[in-house]
Amino acid sequence: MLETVNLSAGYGTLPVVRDVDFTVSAGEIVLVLGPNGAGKSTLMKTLAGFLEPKAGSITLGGESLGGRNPESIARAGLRLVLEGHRVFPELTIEDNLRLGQLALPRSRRLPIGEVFDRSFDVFPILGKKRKDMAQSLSGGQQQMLALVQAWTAQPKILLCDEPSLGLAQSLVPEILSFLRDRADEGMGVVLVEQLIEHPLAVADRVVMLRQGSVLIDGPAADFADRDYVARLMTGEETPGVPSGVSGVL
Ligand SMILES: Nc1ncnc2c1ncn2[C@@H]1O[C@H](COP(=O)(O)OP(=O)(O)OP(=O)(O)O)[C@@H](O)[C@H]1O
Repeated sequence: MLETVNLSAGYGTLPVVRDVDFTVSAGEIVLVLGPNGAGKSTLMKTLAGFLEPKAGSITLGGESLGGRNPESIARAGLRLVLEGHRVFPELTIEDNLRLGQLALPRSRRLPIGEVFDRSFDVFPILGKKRKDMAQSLSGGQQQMLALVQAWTAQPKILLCDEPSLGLAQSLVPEILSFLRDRADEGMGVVLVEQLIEHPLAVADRVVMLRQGSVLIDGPAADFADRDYVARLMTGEETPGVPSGVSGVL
């Protein structure tokens, strides 16, 4: 559904993402891993239109997204939820959810009662605090609000850049199982994470970036050996080369 071919992007003249072929299908969670500075966030920002591609194509359901602005890309069905939970702190939880709908064309908006029902059903704590300012929520609860605000805009693809960053560990499984449920309903989900353990358990596929390029792209089940994953991340291991074999033959 979402596809990039030979995508390159970066800041100024410096390419940070290089020749990336990346796909996400409906109903799939793709976990994007990679060491610090590998280009994960740059890839997400490029997909969502906050950075213009330098080369290559991005399509969603065959429709070209490359070079379009973030609003236009969001309307086409791709939403990015950035780490650091982008909610409006001085608005109530209900008003934050209302605003999420106002960004949509009238024909695509859900009745606000339905938005509340869906949101408070998945994260009941938001329902208990529905009349409170978003700033009264904990970081994890604000992340929940940002996620349901994006979800109730009914995107085809949801990009989540480190949704568990800085959250209480107890909230991480709840947020990841929310994403798994959305994928099971047919949404495509891209998850960028530093933590491996919990995200690997919900992911279908893993794409690992190193120095802006795809190092490995495979089923999540292939990444069950956490030590292997850690060695791939640090560059101690190269995919397809048994450990202990190195150098030019
Ligand atoms: N706004 C910017 N201007 C210039 N260079 C940037 C900018 N943002 C990131 N970079 C550089 O681009 C490279 C990739 O950064 P990016 O944030 O995409 O990596 P990442 O894989 O998401 O890393 P992390 O896991 O640390 O978030 C890094 O070398 C970084 O310094």
